[in-house]
Amino acid sequence: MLSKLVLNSESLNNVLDNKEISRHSILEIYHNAIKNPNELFSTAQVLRKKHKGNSVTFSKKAFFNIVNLCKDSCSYCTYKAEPGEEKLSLMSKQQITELLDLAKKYRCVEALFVTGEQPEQRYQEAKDWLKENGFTSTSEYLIHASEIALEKGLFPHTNAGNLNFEEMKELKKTNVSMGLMLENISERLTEKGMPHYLAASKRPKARLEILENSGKLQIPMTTGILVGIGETIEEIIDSLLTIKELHQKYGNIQEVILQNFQPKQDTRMKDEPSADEKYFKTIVALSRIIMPEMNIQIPPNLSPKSYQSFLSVGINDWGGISPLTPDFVNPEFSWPEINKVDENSKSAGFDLKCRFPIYPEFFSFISKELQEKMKEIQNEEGLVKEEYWR
Ligand SMILES: O=c1nc2n(C[C@H](O)[C@H](O)[C@H](O)CO)c3cc(O)ccc3cc-2c(=O)[nH]1
Ligand SMILES: C[C@H]1O[C@@H](n2cnc3c(N)ncnc32)[C@H](O)[C@@H]1O
Ligand code: MET
Ligand code: SF4
Repeated sequence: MLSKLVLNSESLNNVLDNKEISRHSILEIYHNAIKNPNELFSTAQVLRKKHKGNSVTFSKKAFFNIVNLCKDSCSYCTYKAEPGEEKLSLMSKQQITELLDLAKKYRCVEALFVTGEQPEQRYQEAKDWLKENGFTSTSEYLIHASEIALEKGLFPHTNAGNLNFEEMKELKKTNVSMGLMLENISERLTEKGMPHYLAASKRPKARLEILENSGKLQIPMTTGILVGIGETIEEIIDSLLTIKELHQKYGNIQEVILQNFQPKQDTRMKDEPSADEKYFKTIVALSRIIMPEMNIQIPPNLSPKSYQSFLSVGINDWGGISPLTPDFVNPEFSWPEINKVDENSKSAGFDLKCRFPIYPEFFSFISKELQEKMKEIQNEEGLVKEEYWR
C-alpha cells in the first residue's frame, strides 16, 4: 500500500517514511493542500489504514449535565446557564441514579459527567445545591457520582474543566478516563474581544498545567481543539504540536477530538460562520500526519450530512453517541442513530466497533479493579457490537 502512493511532496513522503515532521513542513503541506488537498488526504488515509486498519469506534454513552453554572464565559458557549434560567441543570443524587438506571437499560457503557467551571466559586445556588446533596465541592460530588455509576455497571468519564491535582487523583480511582479540551494554545484568543477573554480556565498556561497533571497521574486523557473560533492555521498547528509533545512526554493522551465550532443564538459569536468543512477536513488530515498513531475523533452530530466522508481523511472514532440524552453542549444537533452510523461507516468501507470510554491500548493505566469490571461485560474481542447499539 505504502509503495503505491507516489507523491510530489517531499514532506509527505517523509511522513510516510516515519520521519519527524517540522512545523515549517506542516505549514507548507497546509498551504499546498489549500490549492489541492489530494496528496494530503491520501497520505492521511494511508496512515489511518496502517495504524487503525478498517475500524472506526464509538462509545455508547449517557450525557450527565451535572451542573451548568460556570464561573467562566466563553463567547461560543450556550451550555452555561445563569440561575433561574430554564436550561439550568443541578442534578440531584436521585436524578443521577435514575439516569444511570435508564442508561444501563439502554446498554450504555459510558457515563459522561460534564460541569461548568468551579460553579460554587461564583454562585450561591451551586453552594446550596452541593449542601443539599451533602457535599462542599463539585469535585467531591463528582467522586460520589462516579462511584454510583461504577456500582451500576457504567464507566465514568469526567470533563469538569480545570480540576486540581488532588481532585484528579481522587477521580482516577473510579474514572476509566477523563476529558479536557485544550481548545487552542493561543494567548491571542484570550485577549479583549476574543472568545476566551472572559474565561480564565482557558488560558493556555492553565489548561496545559491540568493536562500536564493528567500526564503525571497517568490518567488516560481525551483532549482536543475547537476549530473555527477565529484562530489562524499557525495557532491550530501549534495546538496540535502541543498535544503531540504532551503525549511524547507522558504517553497518556488517548484521543484527540477535533470539534467544529457551531454558532449559537444568544452568544457573542452568533454571527460568526461555522467552521468551513474544507478547512476542517484539512485540519483533520493534518492531525493524522502530525500524530499518525493517535485516536482521532470528530463528533458525527456536528457534521450531520457528511460525517462519513471524514473517514477518508484520517479519523478513526465518533466519540460518545447517546441513544437517550441530548448533547447538552450542542443540543440543536441530535446524535445520529447508531444503526445509521453503522450503515454509513460500512458503505464508506469501514467496520463500526463499540468501545469503552478508555481505549484498549490504555487499559494498563487504570486499576486492576476497574480492568476486571470491564472484563465482566466483554469477550476476547471486546464489546459485542450487536449487543451495544440497539
Ligand atoms: O469524549 C469526550 N467527548 C466529549 N465531548 C464530545 C461530545 O461527546 C460530542 O461528541 C460533541 O459535543 C458533539 O457536539 C464533549 C462535547 C461537548 O460538547 C462538551 C463536552 C464534551 C466533553 C467530552 C469529553 O470529555 N470526552
Ligand atoms: C465541552 C466542549 O464543547 C465545545 N464547545 C463549546 N461550545 C461549542 C460550540 N458553540 N460549538 C462547538 N463546540 C463547542 C468546547 O470545545 C468545549 O471544551
Ligand atoms: C461545555 S464546556 C464543559 C467542560 C468545561 N466547562 C470546559 O469548558 O472545559
Ligand atoms: S465552554 Fe465550559 S468553561 Fe466555557 S463557558 Fe461553557 S461551560 Fe464554561
